[in-house]
Amino acid sequence: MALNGCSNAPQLGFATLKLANPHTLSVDLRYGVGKCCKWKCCCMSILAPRALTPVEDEKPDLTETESCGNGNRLPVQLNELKGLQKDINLLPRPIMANDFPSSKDGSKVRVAYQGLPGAYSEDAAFKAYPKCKTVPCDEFETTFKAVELWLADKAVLPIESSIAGSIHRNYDLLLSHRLHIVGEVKLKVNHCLLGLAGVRIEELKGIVSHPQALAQCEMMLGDLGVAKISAPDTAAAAKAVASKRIRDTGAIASSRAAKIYDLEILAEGIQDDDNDISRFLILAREPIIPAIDRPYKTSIVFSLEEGPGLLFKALGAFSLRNIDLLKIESRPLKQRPLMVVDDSNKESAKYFDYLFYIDFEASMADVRAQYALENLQEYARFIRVLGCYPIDRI
Ligand SMILES: O=C(O)C(=O)C[C@]1(C(=O)O)C=C[C@@H](O)C=C1
Repeated sequence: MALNGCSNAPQLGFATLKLANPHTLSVDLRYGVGKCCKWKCCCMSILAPRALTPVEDEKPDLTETESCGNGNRLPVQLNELKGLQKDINLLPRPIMANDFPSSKDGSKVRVAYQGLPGAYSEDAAFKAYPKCKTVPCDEFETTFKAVELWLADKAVLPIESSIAGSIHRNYDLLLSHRLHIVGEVKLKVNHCLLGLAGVRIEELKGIVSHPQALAQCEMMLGDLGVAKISAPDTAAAAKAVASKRIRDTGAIASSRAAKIYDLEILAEGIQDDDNDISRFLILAREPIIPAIDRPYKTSIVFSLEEGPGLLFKALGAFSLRNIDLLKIESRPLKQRPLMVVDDSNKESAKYFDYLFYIDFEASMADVRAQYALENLQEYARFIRVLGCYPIDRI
């Protein structure tokens, strides 16, 4: 990517393409966000995400790549220690040219997701990259780290459900890490009630699943009057029922999880709404170069200066250019609560500044989007473009 014009760009990790002529770039080092003086002159600018909190430099971890790639880095053998004959076949094999992710069919792409095999996030990974190698992770944050440390090439992150709403934790993680959104996947969720073979629904006293899945099946859970038990993901719930052989507990998970963990499907399509769609984001170390060949979406996050009607004016930047806003989400800007002391000298956070996350329907290659961000900049304390990517129409 050609860095041109904005002199502060390299150390801030800006990805700025083809600036028409030299511009000044004002930079907020705390947030790693720059403001170019002339957005409208830029053919295209993408502000690369930088963390609010410092993150370590991206460096390929060759030891890890090597051990992952080979899969045969074995512990030191006893006979080696004793100086006996070595098995030369156990030495690491060199990394081969075709070990690297292939852009042709995606068969070598490693996609990190939170959960165990059979989780919906893994379904989303397969929808985006049908031949990928999925990499299960214990937590959402681990999926970010797996990509940052080159243990995976992409991460798949659930961000919202059409029934249960946004997953706030993941909005926060988008900001505290530096990955770029390079795609989205909308997945139709079809929850199943799973149990051990031969168990009847009436025997169930509890149902275990991911909190989002429990929230999506509230009506059925209310009808059954069972206890809700939360699990880290739907596949972990299925695994717990299967491995602990618990007869009076069912799991809410997918039919794929039923197959993987050898459970019986006691009921299918148990979500409150037939049209239960979960939206996932695909994250990568590098942004994709936006185009206008198909419908694109841009995700940004910003905070506003203080003053009346500023949110109204900020949103006006998009409506003035006929840009459709697809989603708005606000999160407290945790570093800046206004502390107020009460009569007993107790300090408490009274007012908060907010971060606004907005998805709008336009590509950053579209001048309307560039003008809108230039306009928004007048009211914003900081802006970060989280990614610009093709819209998944399902
Ligand atoms: O638990 C899983 O299987 C997940 O992939 C997570 C998740 C979520 O966090 O929203 C994804 C989709 C379903 O709606 C329920 C749970």
